[in-house]
Amino acid sequence: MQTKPFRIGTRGSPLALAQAYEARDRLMAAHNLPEEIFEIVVLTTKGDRITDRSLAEIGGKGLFTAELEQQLVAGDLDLAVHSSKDMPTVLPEGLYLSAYLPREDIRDAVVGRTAPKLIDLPHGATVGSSSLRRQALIRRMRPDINVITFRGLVDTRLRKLQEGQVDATLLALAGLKRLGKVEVITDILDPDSFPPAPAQGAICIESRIGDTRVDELLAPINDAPTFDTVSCERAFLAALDGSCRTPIGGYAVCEGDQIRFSGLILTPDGRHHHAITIDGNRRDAAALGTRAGQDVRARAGSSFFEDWS
Ligand SMILES: NCc1[nH]cc(CCC(=O)O)c1CC(=O)O
Repeated sequence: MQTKPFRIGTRGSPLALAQAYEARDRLMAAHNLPEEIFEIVVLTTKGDRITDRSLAEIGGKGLFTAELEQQLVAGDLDLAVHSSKDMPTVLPEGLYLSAYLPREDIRDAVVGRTAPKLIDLPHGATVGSSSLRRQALIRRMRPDINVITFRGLVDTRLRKLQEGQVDATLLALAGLKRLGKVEVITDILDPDSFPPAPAQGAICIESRIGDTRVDELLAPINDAPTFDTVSCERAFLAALDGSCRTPIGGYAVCEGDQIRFSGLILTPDGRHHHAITIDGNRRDAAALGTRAGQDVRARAGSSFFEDWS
């Protein structure tokens, strides 16, 4: 392998940096390469700059990735490290998700101030979350809860909680683990009643199609079960058009050469939903996710995606 430095792009949030360093450390270990071979390049994205409105309002997931992708296409970066769940289902031409690191825990965690569990919060309690999926799932479980938009860095959200702005908030367990903050967690939600976002807990690497030097670099750190489960989940999202405006949850699990996917779409008020569980061969992971999405979409009908907001 050549030893010209690899430029690794990342956002500058503490979580993004932790993920970029994890990817770099795995690359160093897999190839027995020194730190100097990797240069971590930190970019600020539009999604980082605008923190007072929900993602759906300001234009969706691509806001966290556009700057990194422009530099990948231009050749100023060799790879970019992302949270897979923040990745749009359609990538710019010439780029692809070339590797996935071994997945962290996929579940959502509760950080409760006035009660540890969502079911025990006082009547009419306020919960902060800007995720449409989490908002809808909370309302399904507890229609009396007042859900307010709550964006920003993990530390900002925890500070707002401490200040008493909300009774509880929800965060991805994976992010809290990567930041070394698991001690704030008061409950962990069962993925069957509270499905995570597709691709939650998985770090992916985006790079140029046909860049064999980078493909060879990444091959030994790619985790096959994560690649298959996330490909299945992202195909589900894509079949439902991945719009930021529909609450969508779902996760896949591999066992031997088999994969099982469970997915859910719901209305923002949490009152209506359509669910699916589907099994197949891991070879067909993406096709399975597509079929699950098409099935749910057909059962829900087009009005499901428009009528409720
Ligand atoms: N949208 C923000 C985001 N993107 C990825 C994670 C957590 C880490 C992961 O799921 O891999 C988070 C924070 C959160 O949802 O609490």
